[in-house]
Amino acid sequence: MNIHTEAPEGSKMKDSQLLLKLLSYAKPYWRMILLCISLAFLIVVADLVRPYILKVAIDGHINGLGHPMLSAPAGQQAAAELEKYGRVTEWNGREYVRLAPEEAAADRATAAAAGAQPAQIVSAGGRPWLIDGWLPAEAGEDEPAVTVRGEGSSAVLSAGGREFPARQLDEAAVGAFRAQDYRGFLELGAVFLAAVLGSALLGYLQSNLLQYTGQTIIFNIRQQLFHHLSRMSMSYFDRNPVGRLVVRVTQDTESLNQLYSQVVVNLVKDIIVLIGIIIVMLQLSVKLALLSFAVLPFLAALTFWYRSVIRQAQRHSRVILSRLNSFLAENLSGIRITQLFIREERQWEQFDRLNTDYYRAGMRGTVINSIFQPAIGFLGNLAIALLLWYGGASVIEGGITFGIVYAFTHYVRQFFQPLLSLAEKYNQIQTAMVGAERIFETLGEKPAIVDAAQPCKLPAEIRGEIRFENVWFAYSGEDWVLKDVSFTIHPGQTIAFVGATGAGKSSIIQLVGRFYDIQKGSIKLDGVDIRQIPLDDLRRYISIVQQDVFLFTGDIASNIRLNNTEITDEEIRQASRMVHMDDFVRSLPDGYGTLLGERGINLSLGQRQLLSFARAIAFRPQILILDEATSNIDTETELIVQDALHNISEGRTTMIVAHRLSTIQHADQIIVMHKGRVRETGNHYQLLAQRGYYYRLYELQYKEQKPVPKAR
Ligand SMILES: Nc1ncnc2c1ncn2[C@@H]1O[C@H](COP(=O)(O)OP(=O)(O)OP(=O)(O)O)[C@@H](O)[C@H]1O
Repeated sequence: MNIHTEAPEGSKMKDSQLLLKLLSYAKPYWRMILLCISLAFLIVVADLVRPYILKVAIDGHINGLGHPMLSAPAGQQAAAELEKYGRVTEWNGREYVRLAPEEAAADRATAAAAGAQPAQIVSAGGRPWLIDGWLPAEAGEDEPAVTVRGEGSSAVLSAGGREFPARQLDEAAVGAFRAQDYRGFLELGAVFLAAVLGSALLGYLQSNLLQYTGQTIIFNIRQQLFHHLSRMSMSYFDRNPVGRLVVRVTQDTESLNQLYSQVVVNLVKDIIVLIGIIIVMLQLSVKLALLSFAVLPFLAALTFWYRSVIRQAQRHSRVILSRLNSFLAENLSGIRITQLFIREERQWEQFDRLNTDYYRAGMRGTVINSIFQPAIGFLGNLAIALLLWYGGASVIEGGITFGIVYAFTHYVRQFFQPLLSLAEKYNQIQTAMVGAERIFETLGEKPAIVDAAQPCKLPAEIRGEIRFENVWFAYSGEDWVLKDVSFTIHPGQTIAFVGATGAGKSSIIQLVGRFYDIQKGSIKLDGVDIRQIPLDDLRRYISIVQQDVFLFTGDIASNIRLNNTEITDEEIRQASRMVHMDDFVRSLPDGYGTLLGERGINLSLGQRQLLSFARAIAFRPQILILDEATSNIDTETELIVQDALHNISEGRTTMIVAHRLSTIQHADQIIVMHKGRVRETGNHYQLLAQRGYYYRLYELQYKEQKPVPKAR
């Protein structure tokens, strides 16, 4: 038993080609996707603003008391001028405005020009002092560098070689200067909360929109896929096991959904995050930014390594999964045979082997991921360590504020966050790409049998003449199954085919319905090559009853009607009466509404064949084909069915394949096939008279059935 039905191993389509195709499916929804990307952009802004808020809280407020200030007597022009800098603190008849560190230098000159005076709160000797002037930058706020002489409001503070008049501030005064910080904390807290809420709300909107878009795209692809598969020719299904196709329509499309709804937009979001963080970092401090980026080359190398190994591992794992799926599909549907031949142990061993292979393949991926993820985490923390080392020192030396270093640690963490989930995303992309490749391959496969460019329409009522002219046919290559076969079935005739197993009888029947196309010669219906007749029309003229009857899940009536709403309940009953199935169906608890279990296990083989007869009759075909159709019916029922057949084949061209010669004795013409060629032709008596192959067959069967004298 061939259980290995492998997925294509190598990538046939380039990733860029695949992406283009994938995008073409997303094209009708570009507005949605654009909206999602815009939402992603807003979410990123909301995410990136948070560390910045913390930085402002630390630098502007927690450490804000000592910032340089400008001061002017209250009520004067200069004081009004000051208000443009922001919050004003009134104390002791003067107005004070705090300058942000980056504003201080530029404003030293303008301040003096505007008539405002510099002022600053400095801590010395464990107490706060207000000085008239700004401490030189190099003095920092390092207490030992600052000394105070004198007490109260007439003290002098010296720092960095300069002296400043100083006044000691009491608790109430410090409270007045601090008031704006408390207000600031409240405001920043509110903004922080708004950013968090906004990000959550937008995230919710975005994820719903994405799911909706992804699901809709996949819905379309699934529909297209099923539609496409249902038009494929039999040769396609000969090559592709059902298990594989089921996986294609369900699993592979689901992995594409992941791609659309999770990966694409999130990837865009991650890229915006990375670019945003780089810009914010460079804005805050070029030195610290470059330091944080020092780990990037290692990161690139690591990602490159990961990409190459995981791709291989995943492909391998998919191939094995595909085998496992096919094995399961095949073995579960064939479980009866397995149990009958007590092959459970053997099948179990095979399953165990595949299962073990799949487990190993899965573990390989897990091991690679378990190296990659912590390694990325390590690089992220290495960047933070570098920040601590350099940033910490710079804060002490006064080059960088503590708020910036603090914000950087957040940004570095945020920078590595998308990279951490890169493994997962890469996995999803790979899975989706493999899925996409298979889906597009399937969709790209043209049905081998299609309508002619300019089909020739036959009238609704045909005569039913079938003519094979020097037909050569092979399922593949040059393994000729039919060799130069010619015969004519006149309208309304019943023609039978006999011959040894493998002689090509069923193949002839498949060819009439154009389930396969012939390689040489022609098959004509009413004088028109069947390749010129629209496929749907051709098959509408024909009903085939086969030995192996497939029942769909549903009730008996729907199994006869097969979704053809033109067939009325009465016609169904009529058809059943003709094959003597009506009584049996009526005796069932729900009559024609009786549900058939999956594959109709609650009907016997004979009953199934009767049902398939009723199906064929209800469709009122003009050509009826029976392929070993009565092999499962008992002799008594067969006689009744023969009788029914006699009635329904009246005026219809009928083709019968049968091993039991008794079934076909009354045929107008019998064609004896041998190794793909027509060996003998004639009616029962003519063929017996020829004393050829048919005669021998007849003799054999005759002896078996009735051990009495010779044939006529
Ligand atoms: N789907 C298929 N793909 C490839 N080869 C096939 C296919 N179906 C049948 N064959 C081959 O074609 C040959 C003729 O098969 P066919 O079923 O027409 O014989 P048959 O005369 O109907 O036999 P039987 O009496 O056993 O039904 C066989 O050698 C078989 O192996």
